[in-house]
Amino acid sequence: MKLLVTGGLGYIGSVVTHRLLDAGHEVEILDDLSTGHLDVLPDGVRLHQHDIHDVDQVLTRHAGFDGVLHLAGLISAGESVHHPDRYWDVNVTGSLRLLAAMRDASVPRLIFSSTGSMYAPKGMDTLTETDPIAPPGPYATTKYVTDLAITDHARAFGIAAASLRYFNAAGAAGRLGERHDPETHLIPLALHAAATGGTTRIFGEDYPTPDGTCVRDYIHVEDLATAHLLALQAVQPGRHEIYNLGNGNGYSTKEVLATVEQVTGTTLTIQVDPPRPGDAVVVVASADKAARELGWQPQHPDLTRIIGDAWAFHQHNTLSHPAIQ
Ligand SMILES: NC(=O)c1ccc[n+]([C@@H]2O[C@H](COP(=O)([O-])OP(=O)(O)OC[C@H]3O[C@@H](n4cnc5c(N)ncnc54)[C@H](O)[C@@H]3O)[C@@H](O)[C@H]2O)c1
Ligand SMILES: O=c1ccn([C@@H]2O[C@H](COP(=O)(O)OP(=O)(O)O[C@H]3O[C@H](CO)[C@@H](O)[C@H](O)[C@H]3O)[C@@H](O)[C@H]2O)c(=O)[nH]1
Repeated sequence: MKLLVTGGLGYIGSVVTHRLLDAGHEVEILDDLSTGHLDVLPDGVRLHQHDIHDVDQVLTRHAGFDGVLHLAGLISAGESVHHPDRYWDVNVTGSLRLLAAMRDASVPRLIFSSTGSMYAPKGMDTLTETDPIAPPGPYATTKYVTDLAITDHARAFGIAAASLRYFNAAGAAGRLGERHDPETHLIPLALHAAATGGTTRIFGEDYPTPDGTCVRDYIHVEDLATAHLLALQAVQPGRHEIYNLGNGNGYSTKEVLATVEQVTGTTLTIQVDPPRPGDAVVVVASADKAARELGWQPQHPDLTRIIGDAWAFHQHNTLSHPAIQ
């Protein structure tokens, strides 16, 4: 297929792009480089350096795209609380522009990067796609609203669509890994602190969880990439399916930091800060639907492996920054 990956120069998009190329697809990338990195652009892949709002300039009728993998967007739950306008503009308005462009150019397939952080709290139980939605902040709201828009557009315009509700993406794929600036995610921040002797912060330790810190389901970025390939094959015209993507294992922030210490052979300096606004307490997936309907089975569920791959990436990236071939 000829595919457009929006956000293809970002963390997850770069891994997805490489897997699509490996599977024999033709890929072009739309990315405004706001948080992405040019050095992950594979040889021979065409880059359209555009804002997502201008996606219609790329998805023209004569361009002949068979599908779009839509990963471009703003991603920080904490930042979204202070700048909801930006999140609605990029994540919602940008996605609506994409849907209109797909309709106008008759592009038949869409795979969207949604989030597992939109569900109502369910204690320590795993979350299924039919559980009640209660976004904890603007970021998750923008993903939910976009999911609703996709359902309506898929039905009306015959688009074959899937929303992949990632839980916490983590790990690295060789030389492709997480390089956000500023970084807000727990694992890369802790690895950076391990490497530099800096301080790692825990946002809140009085949550109603076994050790008082938040619990998340960390899923290897390689396993997320596999799900995109499977979803592309499975989508049906006029239908929009939603899939949770996680391992079904919840790890607390303190457990993650202990694993970082084990993997890096360091003792972290840890400081406890107040809870971060917009944070959910426990977010753990049931990915039974993805297993049943897509045949998706995570290959790297072990947290030590996930953090080990991120550590290998971090070390390489620090040593030879930014020499990604
Ligand atoms: N990282 C996670 O744990 C996680 C979990 C659930 C969902 N997601 C979603 O997955 C997607 C990718 O996340 P990521 O961690 O790779 O983030 P990222 O910031 O590394 O990548 C996002 C990419 O989109 C591009 N982009 C941002 N705004 C744009 C705009 N207005 N126009 C064009 N391009 C733009 C950036 O330059 C970047 O290359 C996002 O939609 C995010 O919400 C991520
Ligand atoms: O320095 C830090 C950073 C994070 N945390 C905590 O660690 C957990 C994980 O935080 P983070 O790595 O920032 O990820 P999330 O906020 O859980 O969000 C990620 O995972 C969501 C899916 O669950 C996606 O929707 C988001 O895009 C993605 O950023 C949370 O409880 C945070 O409060 C800390 O205690 N200290």
